[in-house]
Amino acid sequence: MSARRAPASLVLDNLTLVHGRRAAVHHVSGRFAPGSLTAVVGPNGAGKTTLLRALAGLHKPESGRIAQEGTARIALLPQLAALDRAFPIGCLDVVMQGLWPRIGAFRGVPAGERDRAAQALAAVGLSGFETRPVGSLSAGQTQRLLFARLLVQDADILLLDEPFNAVDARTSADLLRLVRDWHGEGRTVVAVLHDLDLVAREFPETLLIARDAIAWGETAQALSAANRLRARMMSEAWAEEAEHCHRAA
Ligand SMILES: Nc1ncnc2c1ncn2[C@@H]1O[C@H](COP(=O)(O)OP(=O)(O)OP(=O)(O)O)[C@@H](O)[C@H]1O
Repeated sequence: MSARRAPASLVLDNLTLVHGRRAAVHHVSGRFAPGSLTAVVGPNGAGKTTLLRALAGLHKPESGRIAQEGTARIALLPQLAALDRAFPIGCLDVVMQGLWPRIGAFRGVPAGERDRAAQALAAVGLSGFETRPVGSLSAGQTQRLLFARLLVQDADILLLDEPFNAVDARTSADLLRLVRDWHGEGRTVVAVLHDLDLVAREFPETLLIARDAIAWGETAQALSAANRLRARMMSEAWAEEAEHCHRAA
């Protein structure tokens, strides 16, 4: 894939995201800098997936805004469970879905693009899987497949929702190598993660969120014991049924 990168950053300006009347993300401001590699961490229900979907343009802000500096292609790796594995579709066709934003969903796929999709499958260790139905793949193979779909999107900003969830150590290591490559190529990468050791080892920047942003910056500082305690307390302070902008007393 190409090495040139457009400067691609995302700026959050007092961003609030809701489901119904409940705030999932609450008045968050900050910036994912061009070429940055950021982990988004926080307790269950902290708003991480909702934030990623909003960054991908799939969830409209209730208030505040998300601004892009420059024009950038954005691609989202959804959680593994989001893929309909019961749908009868082959692996190469799943990878070619990544071409849809550029060539359209109902057009014939040019031979060169088909080759690129096959190369992406090979790059994630799935050579020979072209016609295999997705329902026949293991969790780790399915995650590799979703990474292949990301590869063909050739995006400037990559949003990864729990990319190493439910995969074994070897698959994690292979996929992590791809993430490092993307970072090395100057792409902007944002990943929702639960493994704090992995975050500390591999991600220079961290956004710690518990509906509110608790900390956003250099990972060791963002994940200090005090900040992690604040995140836990903040998440416990929000009643699940609390309305937009109201915390439990
Ligand atoms: N489609 C939805 N409808 C209603 N509420 C939702 C919906 N999706 C998420 N929520 C609620 O919004 C809040 C944030 O959810 P979100 O999935 O963004 O959290 P998360 O940090 O990704 O959680 P986890 O770590 O458990 O995956 C939670 O209280 C959740 O119950």
